[in-house]
Amino acid sequence: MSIDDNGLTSHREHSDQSNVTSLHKGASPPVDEQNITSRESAVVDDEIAVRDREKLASSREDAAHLRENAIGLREDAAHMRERTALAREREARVRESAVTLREQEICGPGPSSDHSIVLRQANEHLVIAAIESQKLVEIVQTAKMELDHLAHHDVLTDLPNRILLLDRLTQAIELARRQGKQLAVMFLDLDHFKYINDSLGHTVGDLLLQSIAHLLVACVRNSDTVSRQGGDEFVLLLPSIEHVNDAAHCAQKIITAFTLPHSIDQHNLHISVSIGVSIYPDDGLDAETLIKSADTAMYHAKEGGRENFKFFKQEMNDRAVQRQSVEASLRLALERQEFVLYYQPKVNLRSGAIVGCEALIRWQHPERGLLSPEQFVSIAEDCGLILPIGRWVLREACLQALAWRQAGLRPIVVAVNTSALELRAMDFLENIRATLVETSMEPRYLELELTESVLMQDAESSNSALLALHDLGAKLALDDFGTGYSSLSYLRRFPIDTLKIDQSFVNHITSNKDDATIVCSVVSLGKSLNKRVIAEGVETQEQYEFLLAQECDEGQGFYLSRPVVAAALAALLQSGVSLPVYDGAA
Ligand SMILES: Nc1nc2c(ncn2[C@@H]2O[C@@H]3COP(=O)(O)O[C@H]4[C@@H](O)[C@H](n5cnc6c(=O)[nH]c(N)nc65)O[C@@H]4COP(=O)(O)O[C@H]3[C@H]2O)c(=O)[nH]1
Repeated sequence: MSIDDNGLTSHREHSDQSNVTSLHKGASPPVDEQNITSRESAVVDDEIAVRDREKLASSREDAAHLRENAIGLREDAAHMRERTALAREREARVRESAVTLREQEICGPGPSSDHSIVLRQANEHLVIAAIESQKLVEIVQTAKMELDHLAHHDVLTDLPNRILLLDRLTQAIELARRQGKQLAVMFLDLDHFKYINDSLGHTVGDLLLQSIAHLLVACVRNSDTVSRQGGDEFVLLLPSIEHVNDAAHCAQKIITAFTLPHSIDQHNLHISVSIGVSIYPDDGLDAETLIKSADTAMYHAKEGGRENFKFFKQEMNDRAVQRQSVEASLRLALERQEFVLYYQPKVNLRSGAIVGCEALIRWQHPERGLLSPEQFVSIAEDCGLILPIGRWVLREACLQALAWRQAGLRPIVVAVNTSALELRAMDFLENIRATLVETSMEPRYLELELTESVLMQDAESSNSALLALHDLGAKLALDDFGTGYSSLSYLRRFPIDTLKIDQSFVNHITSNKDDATIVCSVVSLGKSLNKRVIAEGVETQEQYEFLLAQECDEGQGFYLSRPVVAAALAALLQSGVSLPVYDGAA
């Protein structure tokens, strides 16, 4: 069986039959032989016939199989044609929908198309995203500008800050250098601003700073720069001045403008300013140096009584260098035991008896001789050395009081000066307690002298420390009374025993009516508040008599006795003299 080109089955039946036919058509054999042969041949023929029939039967079976296979194949072919047709149909449909989609893409979406909805939504998202990103860019740009502004301006006053000032000053210096001109830098520091912050609170302090910022801007030209350095410090740049007098004129204008009160939160606040001025190129060739020079000059303006201005001078720097060398040797002075205490008697004006003394430090400098506290105390305060020095003073004074007592002298009150840093020190109270115990000193014989500014520097914590001291039995004197910011409120607030009238009032009580009135008022205030009043700086008999007439309790001053060494005070106590007399002066 074979499969024709059309794939259909053909039968070999005919060719097998033709093979059988050709055997019957061979040459004929003899008769006997023919009989035998014809029997044999009949047997052979029978065998052949049997085999042919078998072949035929097998061929018919094959043919039947072939027909079955052919039918199966035809069925397979039909299925294949069916599947192909289906596939072609699907392909056509896909092509059709693709064409429709393309057409819809071109002609616009039809309302029912999912794809077009998705496409439209995607487009909408794209548009929204584009708008959002534009908005974001704008927000980022605004934030960048704000950040830039913040980086260059003071948050409270919105004035240029130090960074912007340095930038402008550097540019101004470059311009002045090229044009051969001068420029001025002014360093401004508000006088006693801290008192306002401490007494009226930081909100009022902030409002005052804002008001001052406006005032300063109004005082200068648009081309000038007013910057805030932080705290109560402002720096002004006058980028082009014809003459240093222009800077002096501007500084004076500012000081005058400050005499008007600032109306803040129902308060009329008066505040003054100290100004230091430096000039390019004389006082510095770069921004940092010019600001530093103006700052140094400002310190000198403060030292010169505040509310004024000073131009920078080279000697000011020399003094700064000297200050540094004092600081370096101060550190060694304690170990080398170079400090010494002098004692100035406090005298009962009526009896002339020494009732107490004030311990006053001196520095026996190996090269410079005996130095007064004014030459080193403020430096010691600035660098923190006042803490160990103050501890030494307290212990030395208490030990001296013990020595006097052990020498059989009657006990007197010993006063020591206390600076702000000492009062704020964590171990302040503990140190006093320990020293009193160590030196067997009764607390009532110890008096601490504090100025108003010391009290104000941290009024709350100061008060609790002072109350504890008061409970202990120690005394408290308010030094330089009348020179501070607002003395009267302290009298209620702090446990003060003694008022010390500042020597600046005592100096002129016999020649200046106002000073005399102030002294009289303080004496009577002390009496009505049941506080001891002591006048310091009593230098003349007239002053002494005036104070006596006013019934001032005590006096201290050169007329009564200069500060003297311990042995000299012991001698005074021993002799029981009534002052005024003095001996062994320092
Ligand atoms: N012109 C004149 N002056 C008189 C007269 N009577 C006394 N004085 C001076 O006036 C100052 C009084 O001391 P203070 O007001 O506490 O002023 C003191 C005090 O504030 C400070 N100080 C002195 N010793 C110490 C100390 O141990 N610790 C601290 N923290 N400060 C001290 O140094 C300041 C100056 O002390 P000193 O130079 O000893 O100057 C003393 C004294 O010598 C007088 O009749 N006329």
